[in-house]
Amino acid sequence: MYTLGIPPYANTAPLFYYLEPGYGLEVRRGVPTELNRWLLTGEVDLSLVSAYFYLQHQDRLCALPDFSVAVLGPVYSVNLFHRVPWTALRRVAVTTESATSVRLLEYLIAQDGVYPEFVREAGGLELLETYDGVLLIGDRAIQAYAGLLDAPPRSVHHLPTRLQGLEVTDLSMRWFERTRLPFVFAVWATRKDAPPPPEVVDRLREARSRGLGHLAAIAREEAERLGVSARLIQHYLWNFRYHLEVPDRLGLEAFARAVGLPEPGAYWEV
Ligand SMILES: C=C(O[C@@H]1C=C(C(=O)O)C=C[C@H]1O)C(=O)O
Repeated sequence: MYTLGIPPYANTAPLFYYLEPGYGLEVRRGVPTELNRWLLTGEVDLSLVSAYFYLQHQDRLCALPDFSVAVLGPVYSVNLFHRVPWTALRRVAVTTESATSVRLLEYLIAQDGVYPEFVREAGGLELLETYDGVLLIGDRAIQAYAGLLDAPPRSVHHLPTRLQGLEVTDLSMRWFERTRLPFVFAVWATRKDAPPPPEVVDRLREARSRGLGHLAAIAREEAERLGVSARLIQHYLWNFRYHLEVPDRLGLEAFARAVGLPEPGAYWEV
């Protein structure tokens, strides 16, 4: 049996909605920090992994050449919700689900000479009762933000970053403001000693192609699951870059340099 690692987030729904397990393929779901670990221990064979984790473990991992969860500009689901200005942050709760977004926050805020205490805590906006800010990703971030909106936004240029007494900083947008590059949150990787079977990769490509061709239907289902507007989720999903194209690779290389890790070497030729 060949095991795929898949996170539970809406942003991966277009990739896996049409993936039919079976024929020797099974799926194991976990949040990125779990998938990262399982890929190294062998509990999954091919998995979406945090880009930061991949960069840290290039001695043991190799990435597929054309898979990513990347964004140029705002991502809408990697948000720092904060009660005090960015430069006044002293204690920040960070999600236990992610590796990349935590390291990205550390990097971006250090660039401004600010060095808060980061505490990994599971939870949501209630953490703002004891912290200056809270970093949320994925579905929880989308639900938290949508829950602060009084009404569906008229356009993408009507998405407030200050609401209900909070500031919301989109980390992918801040990266774009400083680099003009996409940010790669995740890639697909296997252990170097276990190349991905071409037929599995082609099934993943076919599932992605079908998913991107049915974005409205997938957005409706994910919106209902999350309890937010379908129009908001459709734009959210449309906004992702899933193919690790050259601009995304440039963004990944820039992030590697920013955090002092080796730039990605070879990708699997599959
Ligand atoms: C942008 C997102 O993508 C996710 C973020 C990841 C991370 O930060 O490690 C890993 C997988 C992605 O699906 C998100 O969940 O908001």
